[in-house]
Amino acid sequence: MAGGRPKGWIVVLPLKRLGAAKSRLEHPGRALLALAMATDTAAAAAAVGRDVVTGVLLVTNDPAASAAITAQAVDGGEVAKDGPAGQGHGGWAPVLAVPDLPDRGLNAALRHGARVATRRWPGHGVAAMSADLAALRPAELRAALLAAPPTGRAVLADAAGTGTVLLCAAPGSELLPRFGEDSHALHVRSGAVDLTGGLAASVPGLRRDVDTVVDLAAARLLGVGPATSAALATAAANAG
Ligand SMILES: Nc1nc2c(ncn2[C@@H]2O[C@H](COP(=O)(O)OP(=O)(O)OP(=O)(O)O)[C@@H](O)[C@H]2O)c(=O)[nH]1
Ligand SMILES: C=C(OP(=O)(O)O)C(=O)O
Repeated sequence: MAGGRPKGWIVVLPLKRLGAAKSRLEHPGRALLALAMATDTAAAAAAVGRDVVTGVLLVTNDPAASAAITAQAVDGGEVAKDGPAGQGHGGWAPVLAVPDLPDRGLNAALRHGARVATRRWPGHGVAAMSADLAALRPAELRAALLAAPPTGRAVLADAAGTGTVLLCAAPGSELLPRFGEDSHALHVRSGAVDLTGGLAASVPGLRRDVDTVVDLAAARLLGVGPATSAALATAAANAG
């Protein structure tokens, strides 16, 4: 496919089976929180505005999570309703889900998601994003996608500066995901333009992925979305 400025972006969100997800998160509500954070991430991405985000594609082999997240997004979550960017920019994008194929880990899931997105939405860019961004605001993702170059790949580092929260591929470029240890450096070394310096302080929720309880506390300080907030309240009530 020819390159060029994307018609819009498809945000690809990978989500592990909830039973195995967030293994580093030492919290009694771990599985519930993994679902809730993915729900808030999907809702925030869907609320960016359809002039920038055309669709959100969840890649998961967890049927319950898939059903819950796509249903929530259809109704329009509280983040979507309250988000500053969704209104006036063409409304919310649809959230769809596909199975995780070939079920061989995160990078394989992302390559599959990118292929599905490119087939379904020709001429669109693909933006792979972590599904644990509990404090993501639609305006942050909007700013990052508008900052991505019209050709080639771009990357945004996580809050620690070593991992990746967002990897974009404009039309005509392959995503080439290398998530895992030191993924930010690997993405830069493989040619992705680094968006981190230009955006750093302006997108704290986008850079705050939640793997540990320390990350969760940092996300809470920024302000988590409604699903995560409800999951935390449920976990607290169950513990009390
Ligand atoms: N579809 C899919 N998503 C994955 C897979 N592995 C990780 N993810 C997702 O990719 C993002 C980053 O994942 P990780 O930090 O590696 O895994 P995690 O479950 O979030 O946390 P840990 O278990 O503590 O590593 C999260 O949105 C995960 O749900 C996979 O094999 N398939
Ligand atoms: C997989 C990654 O992140 P984490 O394991 O920290 O969620 C990454 O940053 O590439």
